[in-house]
Parts: sequence; structure tokens; C-alpha cells
Amino acid sequence: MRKPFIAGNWKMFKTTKEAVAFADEFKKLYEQSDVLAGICAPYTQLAALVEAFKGTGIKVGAQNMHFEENGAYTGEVSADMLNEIGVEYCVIGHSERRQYFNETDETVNKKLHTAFKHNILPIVCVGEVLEERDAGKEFDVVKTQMVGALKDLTADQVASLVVAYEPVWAIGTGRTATPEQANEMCGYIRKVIEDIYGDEVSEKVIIQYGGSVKPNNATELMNMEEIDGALVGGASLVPQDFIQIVNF
Ligand SMILES: O=C(CO)COP(=O)(O)O
Repeated sequence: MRKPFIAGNWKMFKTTKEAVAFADEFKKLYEQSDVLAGICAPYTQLAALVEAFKGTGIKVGAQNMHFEENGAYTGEVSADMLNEIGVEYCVIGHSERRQYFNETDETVNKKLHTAFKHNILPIVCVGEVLEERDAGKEFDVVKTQMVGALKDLTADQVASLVVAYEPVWAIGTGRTATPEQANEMCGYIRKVIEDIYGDEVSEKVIIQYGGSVKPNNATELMNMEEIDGALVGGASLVPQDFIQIVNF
């Protein structure tokens, strides 16, 4: 049985002071349960969040990393730097990085290999844009993203992966995918993994849904068979909102 994982993606919000204030409030509300909770925050907040969440079971993740070990890549951060400060997860391939920062299936795959090499667990994001769904291409698009992301990964690595299905048209729009749409695509993603690695591996993969998850829609979404959690943007910024989703 897969343990649900609900992660917040703060994107470019909060100062470190505000992040620690969130952590102090959230950990009062969070009771370690059979649902794993985590926050993926900007680089500047990560060390403080690792310290603030110590002993609570609440996980800390980054929102990106470079695929090289180190080098002349101004402004970038390596997996080793994240691992050194106790970061356990990293969002990789978010649609906003694909849209604004030229992230490709190839760079996503390189980052997954580097993340695993440095004991960082990836949360790899896939999802179609509205035009692709309107054209009936959503499954082709997501399969291409998945196959590209998984290239040359071992079965053990894939088994420990988190995949976040985030239809781009649902991100930040308030237009959430229906539970049926989200469940169908999460099931399809699991089938793509099964076809390559077998069902022993695919059944272990945590597949989240992301895209306007809110306290008032989380329960129905999280209770769908193929959905193992959520990657939450806006609704993860406020402790009282995020805890309602974690406690779905
Ligand atoms: O991009 C997202 C999480 O990674 C989703 O953001 P929203 O929950 O604000 O739609």
C-alpha cells in the first residue's frame, strides 16, 4: 500500500523569516500519520526549514537543481549542495521551468540521474497544455515526457520516484482537473511505468496530482484509486489551508 505524499510547492514566495513562521505554525497542526507531508521551497529557505522541521517527519525539498556535479553555472545549485543541508526531495521538470527556463525531457532525465546519485528523491513533473488536451494529445504528450524522464534509470530508482501529474491548464487557474481526469492520467502514467519496468516497480511509484488542489477538492481527488497525493501551489502557502489538504 502506497503512503500518500502531499507536498507544497511554494514557488517564488516567502522570505526565510516567513518560512520559519509557517513551519512553527504548521508543525503544531501536523500530526504524524499515514500521510507524508513536505514543503518544496526556494533555495534561501531550505536550511532553515530543515532545522525547523527536524524531528517532525515533515520533509523538505528544493524546486530545482543542476544536473552537473559542479562548475561554472552562475546562479545554479548542485545536488550535493542540497544533500549537504539535509534536503531530501527535489521537484524536477516543473512546467514553469519547462516554460520559462528551457527545461527539456533530456535535462529532466540528466537531473534525475544526478539526484539519485546524491540521495535526493525526485518529484518529476509531467503534464499537458490546454491546446494538447483539446487536440486529444494529452496521453501522447505525457508518455513522451515520462519515457524521456525515465531513460536509463534502474528499477530501484524508479520504484522510489515521485511523479506529479500537473496539467498546465490547471496550474494557478482555479480550474482543477476533475477527479476522473486526474485519476485516468495517473493510472496511465503508472501503466507507462509498468510497460517498461513491470508492475512490481510501477505499484511502488507515488503519483501525485497537482493543479489548483484546494481544501474543498482535496478529499475527492486524494481518494481516487490511482492518486497517491498532491503537489500543491497556492494552497500550501497558508498553514491552515495546507493542513486541511494533508488531512484530507
Ligand atoms: O504548480 C503547482 C504545484 O507544483 C500547482 O499550483 P496551484 O496549486 O497553485 O495550481
